[in-house]
Amino acid sequence: MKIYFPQWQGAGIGEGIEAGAKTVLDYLDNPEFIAIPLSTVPAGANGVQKHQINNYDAITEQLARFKKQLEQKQPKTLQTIGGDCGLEIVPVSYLNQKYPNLGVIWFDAHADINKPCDSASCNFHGMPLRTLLGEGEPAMNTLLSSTIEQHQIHYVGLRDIDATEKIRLDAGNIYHPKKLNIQELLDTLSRKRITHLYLHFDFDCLEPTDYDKTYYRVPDGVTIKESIACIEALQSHFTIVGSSVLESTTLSQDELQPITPIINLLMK
Ligand SMILES: NC(=[NH2+])NCCC[C@H](N)C(=O)O
Repeated sequence: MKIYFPQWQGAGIGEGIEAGAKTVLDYLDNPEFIAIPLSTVPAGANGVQKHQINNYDAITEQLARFKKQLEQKQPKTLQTIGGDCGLEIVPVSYLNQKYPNLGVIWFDAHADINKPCDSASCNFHGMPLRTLLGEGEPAMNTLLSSTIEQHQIHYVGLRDIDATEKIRLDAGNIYHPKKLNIQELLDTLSRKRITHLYLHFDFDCLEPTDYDKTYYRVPDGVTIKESIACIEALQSHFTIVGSSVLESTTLSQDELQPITPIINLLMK
């Protein structure tokens, strides 16, 4: 099943995220994408914080809609154009309940493993993995179809980590290498007997001199070439049951050009 969900409220003000999602949708030009309508609850500059999460009501309303759609349709696979990273709690928890021991590959500059009380920004897109572990805001647990275990998480391109996130990463068995080593990643997944994968792709994992039309720009990322090689290696060794492309902000098809090979690999 193909989903278009331009959620931006998880990024606080979320400037450019909804329009950026539309640019990707227009590029793919495929009527199979089903749109999840955004909440009309005021958000961003007029947003309200609850449980130390900005735009809480807007986010939970539309995520519940997304979850219901999956429960009704029971898709075997999911490809999502986002949107901010907070939306991942729905597809990842859904697929994890269908495919136990799902490997989650988190291509991202950020760890997205904050607890609401630890997050300096209070933006939910910095919290999805903590929520998926069942350690987030308890009121959001109804949005989860399952919870994941820490050993299922594998980062690629991670380099901007909050101090409290670092404590959580180091406390457990969470794969977070300083530098991408594709063979080591493949071996790690095989050793854990992981067969099915979810590929989360926030474009801010990329080296900004390769692509910088993203909500955050963090130096020293993975190159476009490296990330293509990594996705191809994962696709050839494992069964990919879900993928996402997130947080690109360009309005222009020309500017999107450098990342279209990644979009093609993950969304076609
Ligand atoms: N999905 C993202 N872009 N996450 C960025 C999170 C940045 C920071 N760690 C925060 O919690 O606010």
